[in-house]
Amino acid sequence: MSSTTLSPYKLEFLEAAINGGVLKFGSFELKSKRISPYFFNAGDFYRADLLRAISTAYAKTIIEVNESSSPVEFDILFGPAYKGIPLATSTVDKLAELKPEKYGSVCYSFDRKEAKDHGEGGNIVGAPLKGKRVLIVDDVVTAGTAKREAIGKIRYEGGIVVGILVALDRMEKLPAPNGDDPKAPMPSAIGEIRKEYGIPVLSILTLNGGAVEGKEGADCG
Ligand SMILES: O=P(O)(O)OC[C@H]1O[C@H](OP(=O)(O)OP(=O)(O)O)[C@H](O)[C@@H]1O
Ligand SMILES: O=C(O)c1cc(=O)[nH]c(=O)[nH]1
Repeated sequence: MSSTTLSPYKLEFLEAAINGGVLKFGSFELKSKRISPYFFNAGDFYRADLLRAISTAYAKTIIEVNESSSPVEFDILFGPAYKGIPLATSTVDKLAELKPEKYGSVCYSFDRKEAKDHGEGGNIVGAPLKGKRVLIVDDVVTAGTAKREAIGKIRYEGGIVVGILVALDRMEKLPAPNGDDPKAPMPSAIGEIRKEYGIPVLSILTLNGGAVEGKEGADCG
């Protein structure tokens, strides 16, 4: 990825991810069991300035897409538990700040990993999804399991999934059926979601490797 071609807000987001230790380089085991030379831990956007950098980048990406010839109009941003939750909620706030006339009344919603059996109950927190256009906001796609689960939950509640926005497109391929041969001609994980559900899958950044130094997590205070 060449940083010289990035728009300023994407560059700021990339710098925050690297300087905040969110994007790390080394050897990491992914959910798919694949070993990756980098890892994007959205849980590390825990400091105010870092959270603001990512919510701004999501919000500006959404605004850009919705001013293009292929808009993705939505009523609710949905953040899959757990790491998607602060991403969706902070992005709704940022959208309302940047474009109050268009986004002042968009809503957020997220799921519980385990249904609650007392109080208000259920496994969705936030705006009711029934009949609403829902854009999923999350960190990355590896094999696509988390996004498929989120789509299932949203549809079960009667919501209409109109798209997915991730922070980083890792450009992952689906795991090969007989062990993980990186040279096996497997289809793209994001491409399969696009095809299967007929929805756009967008990203702030596309990362296909690169020699960038990572850092440890951010200091608070
Ligand atoms: O495309 P996949 O194969 O699903 O892998 C990627 C997802 O896995 C992780 O979330 P996880 O489901 O572990 O939940 P978390 O937010 O609680 O970490 C990660 O945050 C991604 O969203
Ligand atoms: O595949 C994963 O588990 C994964 C990859 C990544 O970059 N970030 C993350 O939180 N999970």
